[in-house]
Amino acid sequence: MSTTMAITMTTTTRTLPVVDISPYLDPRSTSSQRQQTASLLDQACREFGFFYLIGHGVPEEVRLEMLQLGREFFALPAAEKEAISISKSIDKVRGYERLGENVTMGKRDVLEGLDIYREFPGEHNARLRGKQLWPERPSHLKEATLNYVDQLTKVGKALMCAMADALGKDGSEEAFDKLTQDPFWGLKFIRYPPLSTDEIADNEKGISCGEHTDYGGLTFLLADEHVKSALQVQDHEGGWIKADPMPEAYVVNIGDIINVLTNNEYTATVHRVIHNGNQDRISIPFFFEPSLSSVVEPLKSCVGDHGVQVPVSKVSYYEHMCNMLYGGRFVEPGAAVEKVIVNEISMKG
Ligand SMILES: O=C(O)CCC(=O)C(=O)O
Ligand SMILES: [Fe+2]
Repeated sequence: MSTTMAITMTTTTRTLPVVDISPYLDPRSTSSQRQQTASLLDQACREFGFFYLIGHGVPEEVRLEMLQLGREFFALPAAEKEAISISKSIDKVRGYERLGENVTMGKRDVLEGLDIYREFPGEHNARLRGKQLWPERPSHLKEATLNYVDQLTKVGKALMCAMADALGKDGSEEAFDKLTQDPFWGLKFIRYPPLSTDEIADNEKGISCGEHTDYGGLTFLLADEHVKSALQVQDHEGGWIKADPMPEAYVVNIGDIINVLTNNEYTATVHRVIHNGNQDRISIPFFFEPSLSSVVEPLKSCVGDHGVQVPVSKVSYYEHMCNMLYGGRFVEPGAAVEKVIVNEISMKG
């Protein structure tokens, strides 16, 4: 292993901060309780761009059921999963992706997935506006997922509101409020086999999901609690912090659009997955996204002299998503991975 590799593999013993969102969900809370949440959130967003979220109100049995549904879906025969392959969806982003088909930073990820996005009735042809492909089994996956999304959408709105208070700058309330008016969303069921798996060629192993930032608003990650040391989050010094699951908490992170809006005061932090355990890991990120029509530029009150500023002056969320999803994200098994998609905001995958 080269020295550079050795450095990038180092994980630190730091842990992510914990934020309690309940004061923003409970109408009986006091303003000082909300202020306390906002202040912790501000620190978490500046220092890490990642934190554990508690007090979200999503029952543990609902979360466990989602993980179980994921497990059941991935255990189905290959042909049944491939019946809803992404390549069969109208807009080519919804449905099942085989192990190794998802590409990050020019390399196949060692995962299989089921990608779900908000649907727009009547508008089927445009990119990201196609019809969702749902599996026939487990039979209640669709209903459970849509209920789960409803619950997390409320939490997403509350967290955006808390974030506006946390930032506390001129125009932040209006800007965050606008982002959540007609939110888009995505949800992905993921199965990561251990990296030692013989399901994929040796030259495609090494990392389960490559370094990247998320593209939109806020990601709420639910993951198998018994699997440790898989998700890693980059700190300001380039070290890696383990983001192991914490009981009853979501691991939440900031996406590119909030990064742009706050001119990098709140960071879209780079993360990756290296799953060396000895059993499968199921994870379910929920992406609470801006409206597809959002065009975002840095708040004037955030433009100043505070270090690294974002490399773009204005970004259309829809175009950013299309750039990230349609330029070689999915590559059929056996085909050469030809392109490295570069994220124009984070310069990652
Ligand atoms: O599975 C995980 O822990 C993280 C997944 C992730 O980062 C993503 O899908 O964007
Ligand atoms: Fe991610």
